[in-house]
Parts: sequence; structure tokens; C-alpha cells
Amino acid sequence: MVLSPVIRKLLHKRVVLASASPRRREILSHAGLRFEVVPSRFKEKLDKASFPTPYAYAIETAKQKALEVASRMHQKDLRAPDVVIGADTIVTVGGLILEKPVDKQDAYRMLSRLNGKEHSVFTGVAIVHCCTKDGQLDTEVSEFHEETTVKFSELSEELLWEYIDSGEPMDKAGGYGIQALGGMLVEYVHGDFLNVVGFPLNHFCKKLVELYYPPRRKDVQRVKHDSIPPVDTFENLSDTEQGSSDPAQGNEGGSHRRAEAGGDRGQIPAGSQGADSNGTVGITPQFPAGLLELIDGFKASKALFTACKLKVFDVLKDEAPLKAMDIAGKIDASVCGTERLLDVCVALGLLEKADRGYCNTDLADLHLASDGEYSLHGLAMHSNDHAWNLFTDLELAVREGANVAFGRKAEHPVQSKQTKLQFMRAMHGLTNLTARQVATAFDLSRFTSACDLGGCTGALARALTQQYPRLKVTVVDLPEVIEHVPCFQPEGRQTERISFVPGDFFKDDLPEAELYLLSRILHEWPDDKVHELLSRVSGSCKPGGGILVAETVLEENRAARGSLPASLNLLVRTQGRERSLPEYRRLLEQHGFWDVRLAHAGDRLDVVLGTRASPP
Ligand SMILES: O=c1[nH]cc([C@@H]2O[C@H](COP(=O)(O)OP(=O)(O)OP(=O)(O)O)[C@@H](O)[C@H]2O)c(=O)[nH]1
Repeated sequence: MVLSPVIRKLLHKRVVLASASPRRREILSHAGLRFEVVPSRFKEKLDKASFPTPYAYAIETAKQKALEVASRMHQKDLRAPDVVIGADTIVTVGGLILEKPVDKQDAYRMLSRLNGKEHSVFTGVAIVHCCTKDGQLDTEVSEFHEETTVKFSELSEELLWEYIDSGEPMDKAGGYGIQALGGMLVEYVHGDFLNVVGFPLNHFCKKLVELYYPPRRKDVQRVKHDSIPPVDTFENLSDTEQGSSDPAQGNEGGSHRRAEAGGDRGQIPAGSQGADSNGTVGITPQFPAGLLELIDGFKASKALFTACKLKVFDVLKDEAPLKAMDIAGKIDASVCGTERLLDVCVALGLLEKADRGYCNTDLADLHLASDGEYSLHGLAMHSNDHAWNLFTDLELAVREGANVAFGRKAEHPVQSKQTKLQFMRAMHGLTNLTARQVATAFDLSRFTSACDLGGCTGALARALTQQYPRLKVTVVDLPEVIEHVPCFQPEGRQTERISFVPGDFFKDDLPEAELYLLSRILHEWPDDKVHELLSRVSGSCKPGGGILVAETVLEENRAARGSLPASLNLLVRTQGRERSLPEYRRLLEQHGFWDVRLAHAGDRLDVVLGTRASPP
């Protein structure tokens, strides 16, 4: 949803978020902003003592992060984005500036300093507008900061260490994440909560209003600048894309129609008045850009899939820039069709276009070319060739309440050899992106052996053995999956501590292990099969051993997660479903696993750990 026309002002610009923070990405994308993410390479080590205030330090760091990205992008293709956003969050307590802890001891030092006290969280933000003049990068920087006061409860040493061991503190300023487990440490917050999480959205919108709608004399009394203008006021500020920015054509005094339902993802913004040929006055609703974007969403996905299938991103990874004609030759397609596809990819932020031709964006280089550890090419191809067809049955699946496709089209997602390999590629790319976070969500160093059930290409096993030098992992998967594992072994990095065992975890004996891993497995199955599997795991797991389940755990407010399409995916594809923490807790407890704990492992994945109790 795009609530604010001021965010819409940016929809037609190429916006880049110069940050690796998943929280910033989430806050801004939930606000309806469209942008690319290019993490900054600026080293955060400015001399803190040389700044008059902590926030001056945060602002300068934010600015340097954004400027580094602007100049790198400009150098790469001689064209910088229109807007680059940088941010830096710090915590101050007793005159000290705390950033992200470097290790657990550092996290402990930070959290001990915050224990039982009030502290301030500052986020500095820089909005850099770029343009290219005579091949030179020209920038205009707007900056601001926001302060929020947070008070921690008195916390015991045990609780502090339990929190540190959850792994959550490590990539967070001050060593805590208020949006997750860290929220339990906090007694009160004064100020903007999102500022603590990493991005002061409210102040950002005010800054945009200031930049994009400088007050006209007659507005000065009407627009209150110490708050985000209410929606009506924003509508009056709407630009030519949505209405008229000409003050003479504004809506002042006009009646704003409000809808009961529908409209631009929920609300119909006020439009313009006009008379028809009969002289009847009517109101044209404002253009529902967000809704049209939803309606057209499938076209964007299909464009991405097609470019992947035609290996456009591979071609441009090998050689760039290239003109449409050269690319068409290499992918064996028509020039006019190729040019259209390429331009759509530019609009989608997947490619960049300059005078000398087209290039991949960093995002496409990393994730859409078919090679590379973090390639999602396999996932895109799986979505194109399989998920796409299954989703045509969504209406039927919704009517029936179960996956009608399951019986008709597939017994399991792994079918023909080609399909199998494609599914494995999809899972491999996805798992590589999240494996480290899953491996570090809890401290698993007490385990010396693990068994990854349905561990596919061993991507999670690899992350675990890299993280825990004493750990040996056995990967169990169907024989027809294990057969293809050699295609996925990274050169020279095969570790002797990983072994692959062909087998069916519903039928064959499970290998002995202290820790059993079920990553993205349980959601594939209905409750009766989950019970069957957990009972087998429970039978093999010794008291004190563990079970680690990696899944998207549903929150109470189910609509709040960006991963809900996944739940429809399960509806059309399998008989399984996503579950909430109470549901996982109940399932695990029923099979003798206690002390069930949850940790987040990134945007779309959570980890649940349970410990096998001694039988009564
Ligand atoms: O309660 C919370 N407090 C802070 C955070 C996250 O902490 C980091 C702050 O670090 P920084 O500003 O340096 O940003 P990075 O993550 O290193 O990304 P950049 O590439 O922008 O430097 C930030 O991620 C906050 O979101 C939190 O999550 N909760």
C-alpha cells in the first residue's frame, strides 16, 4: 500500500537503499517504496571524538554510506540512481556510543551497560539526490536524525546470556533487536519505535514532504509541518501523476469522496472534479496506481522468469554493456522482443541501461545469473515451470480448501529427473541464502552430531559444519535426490564431516544423531504425517538431544508477514501448511521435546529448537 503521495513521488525515480539491513528494507518496502538494495562498502570507522554530538556522527556515517553507493554506481555505468538513501543507527548510554557488537563478550558488555537504565537510540539518515552533468556525478544531500529513548528492565545475568546465545544481538546496534526477542527486555519506549529498529519512517516522510512540496505561501497556515500531514492534506499535495500539483487546480474547498471499500488497496483517494458534456459535475477517482500494480504483478514475475530462462542475466554477467541487438543474437531471440523485455527489466530494477548498452544490476549479477552461491535462478525457473501452472488452480484449491493439484498433477514436488534437478536448484539457492542464519540462530556448539532430514544438497549441513568445527552432519534424502548431490558440491570445499545417506525418513531407520534438523520439511505435510515423522525422530533422539525446525512461523497477525504467498503456495502444491509457534510447541511437546524456543533467521525464516526430555 502506498499511503502517502510523497512516497509515490519516488515511485517514478530510481531509488537505491544503501544498506544491508533487512529491517530497513522491510520498513521501506512496507511503506510502498520501490527501490533496489545496494549495501554500502563504506567502513564505519569515523573518529567519534571529532563529532560534537552522537547524532552528528550517525548522520555523517549515513551520508558516507549513501555517497559511496552513489559514486560506485555512477562509476560502474556512468549513470547514478536518482536517489540514494543511507542510514546509521547507534545507541548512546553514559556518554558512550554503542554500535553492533563484534562478538558475544562485546554484546554482553553492551547489554550490561543498558541493563536497568534508559538510553537513547539515534538514527542518522541521508537522502542523496544524484544527477550526472558532463559525465560527472553531482549530488545534493539532505539529512536528519531521530532520537528515541528506551528503558531496559533489570535483567539477570542468566537472562542476558540466554538472549546473547539466541544470536539475535550480533547484527543490531546496542546488541538488541527491539522488534524480536529483545522487545522482552524493554520496559518502555519514548518516541518512534521504527527509529529503534533502524529507520525513522515518520521523519523520513516529513523530510520528503519538505523536499518535494516546499510550502507555498497560502499553504503555510494549512500544512502543519511538525507532523506528517493527515491523508487529506497529502491528497491536496498530490502531484501531476496522481492529480495536479498546480496550486491553481488544487482541491481546496472541494469535497473529497471517501469509499467504503476497494480503491487503491483499501481507500479511494480523492480525485478531480469535472463536468461532462451535459454539464453534470462528477468526481473522477484518483488513479489507483497501487491496485494496478497488483493486477499487473504477474506480468512483472513473468518478465523476470523469461529473462532468466533466456539467460539474459548470464549473458550480461559475462559481457557488458551490450546493445539489445547483440543480446538478441546471443539468446537467439528477435531484436524487437528482446529490446522490450530488456526495457521492462530496467524498469523492474534488474538491469541498467546506459548509452553503451544494458548491464546487470548488482542484484541480478548476484541472484539472477544461473551460477554463483546465492543464485535464485533455479527458484525463478521452478516458479516459471511449475508453481506458475499450479497457481492456475488457486481458485479451485481455495474452493476445496486443499491442494487439488496434489493428487492430479504431482505426488511430490520432486518428480521427473529434470523437475527434480530444477527443484533441487531452487532449494539450493534459497537455502544458501539463509543457511548461516539458521545455523547461528541458536548456539548449537554442544552437539557433535546432527542429522538433516530432507537436507537435499547439503547446503545447511555445510553452513553448520563451517560454524561448528566439532559437528558431523548426516544428510538424509530420497535416493533420487542424493544421486544429484555431486552437481551441487562447491569445488574444493567438500567437507569430510558431511555424509549423504539415501533414504525415506518416513520408512527407513533414522541415523543416530544428537540433533535432528527439519528445514522447510514440516510445512509440506498435514498434521498426521507431521506426527508420524516427529514420533520417528523422537524415537531416535536421546534425552538431552535436540530438534531444530526451520520454517516460516506464523505470527498472530498473520497478514503482517511478507511471506504469505508461501502459504498459498502450500495450498496449491502440497497438503501441508505454515504453523504458528504455539502449534509447533504443541507438536514438539507431544513428542517429548521441551524447552521449545524460537529465533528469527532473517526475513522469511524462523528457527524452533526443542530439547528431548528423559522419558517418564
Ligand atoms: O532494536 C534494534 N536496533 C537495531 C537494529 C539493527 O541494527 C543495525 C544497526 O547497524 P547499522 O546502522 O550500522 O546498519 P547495518 O545493519 O550495518 O546496515 P548498513 O548496510 O546500513 O550499514 C540495523 O540493521 C538495524 O536494523 C535492529 O534490528 N533492532
